[in-house]
Parts: sequence; C-alpha cells; structure tokens
Amino acid sequence: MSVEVNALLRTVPGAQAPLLDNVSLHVPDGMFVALVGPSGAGKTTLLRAIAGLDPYRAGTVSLDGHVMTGVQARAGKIGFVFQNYALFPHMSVARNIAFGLDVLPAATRPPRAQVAARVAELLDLMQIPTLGQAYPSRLSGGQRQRVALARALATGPGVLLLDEPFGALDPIVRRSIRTWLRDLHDRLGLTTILVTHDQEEALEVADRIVVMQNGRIVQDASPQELDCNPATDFVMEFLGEAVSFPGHVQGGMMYAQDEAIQPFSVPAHLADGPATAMIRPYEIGLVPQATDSGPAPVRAVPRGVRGGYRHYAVQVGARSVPFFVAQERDGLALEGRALDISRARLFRDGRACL
Ligand SMILES: Nc1ncnc2c1ncn2[C@@H]1O[C@H](COP(=O)(O)OP(=O)(O)OP(=O)(O)O)[C@@H](O)[C@H]1O
Repeated sequence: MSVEVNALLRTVPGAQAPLLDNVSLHVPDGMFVALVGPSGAGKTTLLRAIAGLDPYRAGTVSLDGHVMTGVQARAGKIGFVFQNYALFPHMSVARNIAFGLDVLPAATRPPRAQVAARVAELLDLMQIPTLGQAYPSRLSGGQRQRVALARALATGPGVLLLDEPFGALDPIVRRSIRTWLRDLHDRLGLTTILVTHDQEEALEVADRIVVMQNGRIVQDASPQELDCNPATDFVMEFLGEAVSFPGHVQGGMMYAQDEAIQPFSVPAHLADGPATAMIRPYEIGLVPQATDSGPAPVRAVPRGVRGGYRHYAVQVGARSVPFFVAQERDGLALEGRALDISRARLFRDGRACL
C-alpha cells in the first residue's frame, strides 16, 4: 500500500513555528523508509498525522491514492507501534494480539475460531509460538516488542508505522530484531515507516532515509546517496562522525586554512570563494613524506581499535583530528607530509556544492 503525504501543515496554538511545515513524502508500495532527525524535528508528529491521530491544518494523506479523512478511514489499513508499547498487563499475549480484532465492529469482526487461528499464525510469525498464554510481565523486552508488533499486524494492515520501537532494547537484541523486522516487512509485503534515533539502524534496514529538521524534510534519499551526497552540512554531521576544514576554493582547487592539509582539486565549475570541506574520519589519508623540506610532517598517534578500525589522532594546528584505518590495512605509514582529505564533500553556506 503506497503512502502519499502532500503539503502537510500542522500548527498548534502558542508554537512559534509549525510542527509540520509543508511536508510532502511519497512512499511507494513495499518500501521501507526510516525517518531520522534530531529530537523535536517532528518525526513523531508526522507519523501521528499519517495515522490520523492528530489533526492537520492543511494538506492530505493518501493510502493507495485515496485521500484519508479521519482515523476511521484508516482503520485496519495502518498498524502502529509506539515507543512505549503498552501491552495490557492483565491480558495474556494471545488476547493482547487479538485485541485489534476483538474491538472491530460486530459486522466486520471475524468469528472466534478465525481470530484464534490468526493469533496462532502471528505467534509463529513472531517466532514466539509457545507464549500465547503467558502474561506480559513474564516476557523479555524483545519478546514484548514482538507481541506489540503482532498486535499491530493482527488486522493485516498494508502500512506499518513504527515509532522508535527498539528504544528500550539492549544493542545486541536490537540488532537481531531489526534484521528480523526487515525480513518480516519483505515477507508480508508491507510498506513500513520507522522512526529511529539510531543512524546505523536506519542505514542498515531502510531502502530510503528521510531526514527531518525543524518540521521540514531536509533530504529524502537512499542510504548510499545520503552518504555520498548529503544535501547540507547538518545531514553530513547527523549521519555520522564528520570533521570540518574551513577554507576556500580557487581556480578549481580547495585550500583548507591549515597548511597541514593537502590542497585538492574540485569540479572546475565551482566558483571561487569560501567553502568548508567535511569528511568522515575513515576517509582521511596521509600524503607520503616527501624528501624535500616542506611543512613539518604530521604524525598519527594510535588511539585503540574499535569496530574493525584502528583509531588514530593527528594534530592539525591547535586541534586533534580523528583518523580511522580499516584493520586489514596494516603496515600503513603513520607519518606523512600532510593530510589527504580529497574525499571530502564541500559545503558553502551550509549547502552542498554540486
Ligand atoms: N500537541 C503538541 N502541542 C505543542 N507542541 C507539540 C505538540 N506535539 C509536539 N509538539 C512539539 O513539536 C515538536 C516536534 O515534536 P515531535 O515529538 O514530533 O519530535 P520528534 O522528532 O519525534 O522528537 P523525538 O526524537 O524527541 O521523539 C517538539 O518541539 C514538540 O515539543
């Protein structure tokens, strides 16, 4: 089921700026989208608007091309899992899952046997087949999350909206449950929108990442495109550790302010003027030591090993620049004439120089 958000505007009395400011988003059928952005960017507000839980002043939300008018119109089509997934503590897992079906109007409610069969099917799908009679207090965080998902899926929705559903889980469970979720999404042919604070999670599970800031969408792109071509310096920094080098472009070359940075060529059409080069620590290199005398050599000081990378720090002027090298690239020279930052992205007034 496709989701189309068109020019959504949500305002609340007393707020200086709209909570959603002309937000448009198209999620084709079967796509997995991650919604990311700093706290207060409007991610939950957007998700709730799509679900029809909050009013909006202007704009539309359509499912499969049909404009949705209220929460009733969306009933059964959208499954929603909130951050603080509250299972009903006095109900068994099976009854929690059946809840979405039990509350349907009598005319559309399936017969009891059919509900029981659906619950058994969902328990299997969630890989918790024996937990139907258990009570929520007995379950681990990961198991509770699966029950919450099963409950959201009970009516067979085409769209799944997930608001930070793994927030409370420890990192190992979180990692395994997100791969499982992606698999579930594919198998059920769902259209999923996931709000997450974990950039790594977003990059790993989503087909597309939507970055929000101040109630607006600042970039909507594939993980690869976002990584290669962040639209703004904010997106670059938001998606992972980045180091900035202010400087200027002149005659198709970028010159950083610091002389320990090797000047590098930029697309010829880039106009001369100030610019900032931003680069990830694992993209920084060292220019081999030349025999002639030049600026004092730079030296990488080891800072340990993390996540398959050897971490170093290089003193550049008054600051220490982080510098990572993949562990398999052992034997790398740790002293050089300058830092090679030619893989940096360039920004001018905060926007990418294309
Ligand atoms: N009903 C409301 N009335 C007034 N302000 C609201 C209301 N709901 C949300 N806000 C404000 O709107 C902004 C966006 O909130 P929202 O919860 O959507 O952000 P978010 O991106 O999901 O943040 P987080 O990552 O912290 O969950 C915040 O500044 C919040 O305080």
